[in-house]
Amino acid sequence: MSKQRIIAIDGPAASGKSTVAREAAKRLNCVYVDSGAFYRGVTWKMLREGVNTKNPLAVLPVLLKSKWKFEVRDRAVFFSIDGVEPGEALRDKDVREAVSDIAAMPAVRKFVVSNLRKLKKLGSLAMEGRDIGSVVFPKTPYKFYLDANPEERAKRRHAELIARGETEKAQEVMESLERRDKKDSTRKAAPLKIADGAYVIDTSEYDVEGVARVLLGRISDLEKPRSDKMINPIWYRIACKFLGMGLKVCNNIQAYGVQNVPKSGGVIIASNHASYLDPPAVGACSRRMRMTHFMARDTLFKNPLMGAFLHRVGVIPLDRERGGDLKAMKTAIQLLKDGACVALFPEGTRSPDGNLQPAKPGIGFLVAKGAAPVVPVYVHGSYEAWSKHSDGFQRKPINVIYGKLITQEEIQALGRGKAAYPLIGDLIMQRIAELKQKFEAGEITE
Ligand SMILES: Nc1ncnc2c1ncn2[C@@H]1O[C@H](COP(=O)(O)OP(=O)(O)O)[C@@H](O)[C@H]1O
Ligand SMILES: Nc1ccn([C@@H]2O[C@H](COP(=O)(O)OP(=O)(O)O)[C@@H](O)[C@H]2O)c(=O)n1
Repeated sequence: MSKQRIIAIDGPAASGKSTVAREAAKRLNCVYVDSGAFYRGVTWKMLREGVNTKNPLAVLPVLLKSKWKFEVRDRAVFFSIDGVEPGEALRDKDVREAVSDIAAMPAVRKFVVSNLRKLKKLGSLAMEGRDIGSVVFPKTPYKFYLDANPEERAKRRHAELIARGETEKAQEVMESLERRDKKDSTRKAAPLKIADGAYVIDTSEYDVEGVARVLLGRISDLEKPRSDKMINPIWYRIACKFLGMGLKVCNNIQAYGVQNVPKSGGVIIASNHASYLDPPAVGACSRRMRMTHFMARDTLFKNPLMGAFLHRVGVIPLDRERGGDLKAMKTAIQLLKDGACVALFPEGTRSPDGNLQPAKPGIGFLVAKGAAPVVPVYVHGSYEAWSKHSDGFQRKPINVIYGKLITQEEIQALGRGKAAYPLIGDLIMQRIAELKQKFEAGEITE
């Protein structure tokens, strides 16, 4: 039997979720689950019973009394409520207009999420909705977030409604989608968001086949042997132990907030850089949570012994002469997509005076394309211990402070494409500066 896959596809209305989820189900032999249909089902039932769909106290008793039966036909889940299958009525206008209010009710969500999770017993699933990757199956590695610009989505939904014989105007459809998107992404309970680790696909750029190809390609990439294997764990452990002990004895190194580094999934650790001691300091402290790939200038690999060591501990060689080294960037992006942890120094090179420098433009590109959250880190004291201009190593204390995760959602809120890259770099440096300020004010104690 092939392994069980739970493919989670989220996104706003008419972004193409059901189309691609059906396609994935067909090609990968999964059961297709339209979770929106469950919320529509609850709404349909309430409208049938004449229940006020804005009043949770009226909805809950009717929902709890209703009997739901599930069955799989043509590789998709269907349900009946109290013996009636709602079918196409789920797409009716009254249901469409009321569903976001119903879906915002925590008790309804609890009911639906619990039923969705039970479907795991059916085997592999391609499930689409708003919170599949963030709430229903947060542990699945196969998370996708589909999006498309609002005009394109409204155009698609309008064409669909016209084909069903409805008479809504394009403008009305657009407004209805906007209303629903707003409710779905601002509600308190499980709002629509990009789940951490989700792979974002802008479907306005592709036809259906194109989206399916990207999605299936991503699944197949995830199933390739992990590039994490670039790290030899024994070498890594020995190097961290050795360097960590050295830093403890000589610099009394202390770490704060290391638990902010998630134990799994693609993540970037972004630290300030003032000394050669920063990579070993960050590597040794982060080791408690996970192994980390650093990026280092390729000239360090020239010495064969050093080169062999750096390769074994998973360091990515970076050609600093060539502005943005695309090969190194691609390696780092692939590692992030494979769920690895990549550490980098947004300032590019060591600070000449110990002060924070602006981020290099490449960092924004890497963060945007790697689609991973970022842990900001402030290393304090490494400049005093071994700066660019000092004669050598000093036994000064070093502290490594890990800040709260900058989520993909915050990053996406800065916009898309090239214009967002410098903003991403600025945001990261701002978070590092806040950590510096808090640490220096004595506000960070554990
Ligand atoms: N990539 C695409 N290009 C063009 N039309 C698409 C694409 N993906 C989906 N559609 C069409 O857009 C409409 C909405 O797609 P659907 O999969 O139902 O969206 P969702 O499930 O996100 O609401 C459907 O009529 C579908 O055929
Ligand atoms: N996992 C989900 C799926 C849908 N929903 C809600 O159900 C509504 C209908 O979902 P749907 O997937 O059928 O809608 P479309 O994207 O097909 O227009 C959404 O607007 C959400 O309010 C949700 O809250 N969580």
